[in-house]
Amino acid sequence: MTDSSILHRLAETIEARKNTGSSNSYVVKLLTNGQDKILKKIAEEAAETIMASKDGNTAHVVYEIADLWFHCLVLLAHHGLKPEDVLHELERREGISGIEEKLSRKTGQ
Ligand SMILES: N=c1c2ncn([C@@H]3O[C@H](COP(=O)(O)OP(=O)(O)OP(=O)(O)O)[C@@H](O)[C@H]3O)c2ncn1[C@@H]1O[C@H](COP(=O)(O)O)[C@@H](O)[C@H]1O
Repeated sequence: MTDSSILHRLAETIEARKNTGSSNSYVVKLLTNGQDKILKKIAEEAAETIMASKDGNTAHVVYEIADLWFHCLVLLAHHGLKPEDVLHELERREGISGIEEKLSRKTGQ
């Protein structure tokens, strides 16, 4: 069974790429081209996810979300963050209804 450990292994690979200058590495290329290139890829992959979803092509949705998650991991690494930081935030939100949370923001409670 596949579990979230691939996120951690991938984040470790991305982190290790920071210390190599390998010209064969797509991750090195992204990290050295700077934040704007990473953000552009995230926007592209998000748009491609939307199109796949509108087409009702579920295999394509999975493929595009994998691209999106991968580029989000590169963005996290750019900021010195790890998947754990996002997973902890999701854990913190666990059980808090989105509707209640939005309401509490509006009423300041
Ligand atoms: N999971 C991924 C992964 N997902 C997507 N991609 C790349 O992300 C890019 C997606 O962009 P597009 O589909 O728009 O392709 P493109 O038009 O060629 O991209 P651009 O020229 O616009 O940058 C492609 O080049 C994919 O190969 C990935 N590249 C790498 N990984 C992982 O990262 C590891 C390290 O990669 P390297 O640093 O390249 O060794 C790999 O072993 C994989 O585990």
